[in-house]
Amino acid sequence: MEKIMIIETNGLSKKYKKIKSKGLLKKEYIDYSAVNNITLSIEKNEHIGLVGLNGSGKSTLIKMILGILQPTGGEVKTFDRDPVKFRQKNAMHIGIVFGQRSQLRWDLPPIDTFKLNREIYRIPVDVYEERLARLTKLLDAAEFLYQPVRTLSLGQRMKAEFIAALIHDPELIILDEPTIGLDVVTKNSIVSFLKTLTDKTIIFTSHDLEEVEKVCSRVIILNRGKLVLDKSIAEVEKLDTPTTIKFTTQDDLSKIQGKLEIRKVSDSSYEVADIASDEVKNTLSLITGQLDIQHIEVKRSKLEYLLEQTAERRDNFES
Ligand SMILES: Nc1ncnc2c1ncn2[C@@H]1O[C@H](COP(=O)(O)OP(=O)(O)OP(=O)(O)O)[C@@H](O)[C@H]1O
Repeated sequence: MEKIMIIETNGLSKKYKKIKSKGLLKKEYIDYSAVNNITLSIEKNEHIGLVGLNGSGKSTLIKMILGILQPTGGEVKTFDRDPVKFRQKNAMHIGIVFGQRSQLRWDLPPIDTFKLNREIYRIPVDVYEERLARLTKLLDAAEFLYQPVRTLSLGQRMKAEFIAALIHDPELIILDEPTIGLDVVTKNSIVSFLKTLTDKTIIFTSHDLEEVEKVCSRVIILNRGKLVLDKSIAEVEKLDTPTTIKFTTQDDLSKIQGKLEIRKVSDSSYEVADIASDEVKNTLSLITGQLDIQHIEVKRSKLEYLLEQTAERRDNFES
């Protein structure tokens, strides 16, 4: 089957002018590469996790894909078109949910925003009704669609944001931290919902890496504007990354000192890092067998490890 490209970038870059210092007479500027020479392709139906530390360039990249920002170098095509020139045309096929921003009308119930979107996107009434019913069911949202948005809980509002963003059945869905601040049950229901969208292309940014592993088929890591890792989640899962064990105890550590490399994190809280996968079991039994443990945590998110590793490689940085 022929591959359909939804997004293609080639050497895509965005430089901002940043104020370096304010001299007596004039400001001094330096060029700062928020996105630096990124080449990638995203195919139809891929679920991409776009990951990176704060300020690594995720939002800048998304804004160029949406045509909100003009690149300063390289090129980007969204639906095989220049996204700046064809911003309005592309918008008909894109749905966006920002965790930190709302597209719902604050004083009105969500249903009124959905109806407004029905008009904007010229959705036939029967098609609209069918989609609304399906999304409402999938997101378990029936009980609050007629309540003013300002009275909704955060979780209810986010579910309504999803319906508003998807009512025109977009091909490309951009999700920028859509689960920020949500409780674990609401998060899980949104994650399950996203997993049902197998016929959609998704770009999902989140600092919750376990969530990214659950929702996405591929992960892209940015660091200081550069693309430092692009792998399928299946490949990430296969990597043999080390584990960290964190524990809390009031005991004296002398019984296990010398056998393990233990780092004190704070009062009575310790960690053993970089444990190879075939050593995890032994290390755990040594700690739990010799000490009276109050709390123990095995940290093995492979993505978290990769993110830390790529962030430490500062040689990628160019201003
Ligand atoms: N309009 C602007 N002018 C100058 N610098 C900017 C502008 N917008 C963003 N930047 C800088 O570009 C860099 C990348 O910012 P961006 O918002 O793309 O990061 P991000 O990965 O989305 O971060 P976060 O996870 O914190 O949302 C940051 O250093 C930021 O200060």
